[in-house]
Amino acid sequence: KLGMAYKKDDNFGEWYSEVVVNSEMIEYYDISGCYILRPWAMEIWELMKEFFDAEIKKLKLKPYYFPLFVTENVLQKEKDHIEGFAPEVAWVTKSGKSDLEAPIAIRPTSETVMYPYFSKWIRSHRDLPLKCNQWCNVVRWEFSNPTPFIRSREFLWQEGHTVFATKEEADEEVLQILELYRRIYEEFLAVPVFKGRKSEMEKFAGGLYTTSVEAFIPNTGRGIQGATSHCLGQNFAKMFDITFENEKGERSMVWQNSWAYTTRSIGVMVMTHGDDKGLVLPPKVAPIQVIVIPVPFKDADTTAIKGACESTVYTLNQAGIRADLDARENYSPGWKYSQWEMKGVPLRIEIGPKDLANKQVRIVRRDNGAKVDIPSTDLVEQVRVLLDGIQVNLLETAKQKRDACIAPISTWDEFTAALNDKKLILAPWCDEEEVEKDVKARTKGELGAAKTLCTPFDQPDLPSGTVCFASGKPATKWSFWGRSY
Ligand SMILES: O=C(C[C@H]1NCCC[C@H]1O)Cn1cnc2c(c1=O)CCCC2
Ligand SMILES: [Mg+2]
Repeated sequence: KLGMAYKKDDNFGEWYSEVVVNSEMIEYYDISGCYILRPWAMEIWELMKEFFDAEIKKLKLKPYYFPLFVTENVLQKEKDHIEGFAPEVAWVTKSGKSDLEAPIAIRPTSETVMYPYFSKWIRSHRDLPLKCNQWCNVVRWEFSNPTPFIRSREFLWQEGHTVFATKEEADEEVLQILELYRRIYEEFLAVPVFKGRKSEMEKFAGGLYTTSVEAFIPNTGRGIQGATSHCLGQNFAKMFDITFENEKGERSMVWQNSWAYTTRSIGVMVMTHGDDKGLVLPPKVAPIQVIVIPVPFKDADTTAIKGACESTVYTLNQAGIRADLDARENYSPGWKYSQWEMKGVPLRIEIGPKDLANKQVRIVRRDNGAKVDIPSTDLVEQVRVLLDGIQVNLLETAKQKRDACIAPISTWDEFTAALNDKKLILAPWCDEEEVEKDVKARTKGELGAAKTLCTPFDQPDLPSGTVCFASGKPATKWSFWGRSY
């Protein structure tokens, strides 16, 4: 349990599995692709949820809960939305020994569950906008290699489903939610992301356009979709007959959005910040931000030391800092240091006889190992400064590492070289789907094909005459390409 058998840069896959288990986030389960989320993971999920739920309530989202099950004919209602995914849909076919009349699907997402009722509830413009969010689990029976948090057959998410009278309102909300996803990643998980638009081929087939926040894992050279915010246009309104009577008494179809982030975000954070001692938690999402450990010496006054530790924890908790005491008698301080480092706790406070005598505490940072002695009178102020410093340092370090992986290229040969070099490729593209398909075909292999990750909203300058790296046709945009999760 103590210490890591694998190194991040030697065997990333094994290292990752070890970190999520040794830090007590995950317990493996006897069904492939399913994992037990233990408190160290759920508390992180809940800290993010606290922020996100408060923000969407400001946007007037209302909480709903729809059934887990959806009938076959409703699920099939939207052909091209579902047919590409059909193998992933899990079905209930029996109860006890007897077969069900008709198989029932377990929700892989809730558009088809919700929208027949949106149609029923929306009559006039006064019923708009309708703003529905649910926190729940979904099931997708994926076949490619399952990975805790990153790719599992059941995961937790929030799914927002909103309905507007006009496209303008929908377009605006898509970007408001995308900004919240950026904040989740950059301000809480300290993971840098790019905001951008998915290509026609990579977007949600049932929608009009898809925006996303994209992260990147330098160790594997793979992009990873962090969260998505889709404008569905009027496609689902047509399918599910969701219309309203506008002010002029005319019948018109609504405009819709749907958006989600999932427990995958936790895995991205682990991959980004973890090191060879285990997990490294950004303070904003750390269930315990400061662990206080008594360091008793043989003839020292253990009672006084323990008392100092308890009052340190109390003072920090009173200041709203998530501090805890590890006073277990059956473990040495050294063992405790390693265990809390494995769990990624941002700060450790050691209090021994010398600290007691000098009315100080020793604080050790998890991110860079720095040790500093702080007068007990400055405790809260200094802990706050250190926690903020760790949060900033983790994001800055991750941003530098990611930016060092970005490879702007111009030609096919540069593209394939960068791909093999595990780079995040920035390439001028003609924006033709045929070309995207062609690149996929030409880069097929056991590591997976290259694909477009997104077209970043923040576009570098594109000199006129620049040609597409793959087709030689005039390039219209810079897009991020690479292998992905
Ligand atoms: O789920 C979405 C779109 C949308 N669903 C709601 C939240 C936002 C966004 O994820 C796309 N999608 C992905 N994966 C699947 C489906 C699917 O619709 C349906 C069948 C099973 C697999
Ligand atoms: Mg999928």
